[in-house]
Amino acid sequence: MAYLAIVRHGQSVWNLENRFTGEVDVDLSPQGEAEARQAGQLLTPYPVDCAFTSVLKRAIRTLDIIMQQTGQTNLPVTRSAALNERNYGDLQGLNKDDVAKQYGVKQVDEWRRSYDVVPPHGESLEHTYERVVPYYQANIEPTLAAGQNVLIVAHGNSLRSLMMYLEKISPEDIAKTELATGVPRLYLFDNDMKLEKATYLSVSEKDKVIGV
Ligand SMILES: O=C(O)[C@H](O)COP(=O)(O)O
Repeated sequence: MAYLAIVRHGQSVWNLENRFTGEVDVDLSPQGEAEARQAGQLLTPYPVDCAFTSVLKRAIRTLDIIMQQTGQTNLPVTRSAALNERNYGDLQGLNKDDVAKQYGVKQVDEWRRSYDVVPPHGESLEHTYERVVPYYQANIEPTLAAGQNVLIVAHGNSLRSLMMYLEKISPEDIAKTELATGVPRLYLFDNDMKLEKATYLSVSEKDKVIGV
């Protein structure tokens, strides 16, 4: 039995400015730092044996803040570009509302949320899945299968693709699945790596340790 916690980085400065970010290495906003501290509080009842993150500073800093908050400052951490945010291609840096005005809300929604529509010169969610899930299967699943508890801090779309795999979410349903910044989602696996439970940790549940 083991658990996996996944956390999308706290709000970044470009989340705040409503700009497509993707692979651009922007930092956390002050609110993002506060969200990371809160994630750390929520995760304190769930100590882990190791952590994984992307090579982008908004995820690395979120993980650092979580580790300070939980007191697990010596945790072994593995950084991999496989966990990076999807490449948003030509959309990176542009304001999401401006792009919607230019190309239409439907087109922008397809670029952002569909499984297989590819943003210009970027990665679809399917492309993102094709790098995130093999990395997870090779490096994280065996760790969980060995009974170690794991934390992953990554990005909206790299984690949505992982959620598809873990929760068997269909390409249709993933289009309706959002992951908020800084809100941990906890997965509990049995000894055969069968998923027993998936739950968000929220402030109202902060004092309630979820049967692990
Ligand atoms: O890269 C980005 O712009 C964000 O991290 C995720 O954006 P999205 O919600 O538009 O996919």
